[in-house]
Amino acid sequence: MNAQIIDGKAFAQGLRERVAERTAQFSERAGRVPGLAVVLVGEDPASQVYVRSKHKATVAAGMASFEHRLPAETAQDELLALVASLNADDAVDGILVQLPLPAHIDENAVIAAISPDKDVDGFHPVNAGRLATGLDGFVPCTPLGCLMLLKDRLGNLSGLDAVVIGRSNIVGKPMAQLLIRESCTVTVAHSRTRDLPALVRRADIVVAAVGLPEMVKGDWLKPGAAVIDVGINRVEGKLVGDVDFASAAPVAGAITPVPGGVGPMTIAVLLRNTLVAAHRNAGIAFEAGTL
Ligand SMILES: Nc1nc2c(c(=O)[nH]1)N[C@@H](CN(C=O)c1ccc(C(=O)N[C@@H](CCC(=O)O)C(=O)O)cc1)CN2
Ligand SMILES: [Mg+2]
Repeated sequence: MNAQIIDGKAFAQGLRERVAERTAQFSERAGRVPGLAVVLVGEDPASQVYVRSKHKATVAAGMASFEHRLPAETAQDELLALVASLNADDAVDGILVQLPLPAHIDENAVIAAISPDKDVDGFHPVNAGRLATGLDGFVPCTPLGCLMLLKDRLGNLSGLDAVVIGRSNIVGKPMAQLLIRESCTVTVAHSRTRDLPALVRRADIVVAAVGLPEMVKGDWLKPGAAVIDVGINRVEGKLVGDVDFASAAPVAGAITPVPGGVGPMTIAVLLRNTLVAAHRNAGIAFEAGTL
């Protein structure tokens, strides 16, 4: 057996095109374009690349992009003041503060300062609570992108055994919530989990989001499992995931590559969430349809 490769890059491109079509319809009806504000503090090289990509993708989708670049030594209060002004700006539907932030800034305080109704990252505790309790809210982009890829490949996920490796607020926990919502039986594993290979071997779906290069090995997998690799690790100048692709691909039924798997979905879903925010702020019903 050799796994089908899940082409996240192609899926993300399709999603971006569908968002662009729906953005044009929204703008016609609302008399204004959706707006996304992205805040970058400092000069982290990877973050600079992601913020530039977000700007280009936002403009390409027909939305307004408001980019705010602040020096690394920016005081937390200054950042909070910028967030407050974006909360009050009617041209801004979505606000995203690029993570990680410099060490002197309390990430949780900044996330909590973003209006939950502009929190297109879905990181605000109100949106985390909405997801956990089945209410409408913003869902973090990376796990929602993973779910879209899984549903596209597997269809109905009901009853499947899923293991999520990693318990971060940004990926692991929301991923687990989304899979529960799809009626999967979900186990969240982490650094203290005993006998991880035995746990993974039972899973129909494996989502690896631990940040440890090539940790998940092929002989841990149930033959035919769907494997979603969220890891982006730079090793000797090369990008690798949290899954050892070479040993996993012959065992898995489907697998995302790194790069070109989950990564591109993050920005495509961000545009989708921004379009949803614009509808809500304009009081126009959002029909999910193919989004
Ligand atoms: N506020 C946020 N901060 C961060 C998020 C986020 O969703 N919101 N996610 C990541 C970074 N990120 C977007 O911000 C992101 C990561 C990776 C990719 C991507 O397309 N990856 C490519 C490889 C790119 C490369 O060569 O480095 C891939 O996997 O194919 C897009 C966006 C942390 N911060
Ligand atoms: Mg900090």
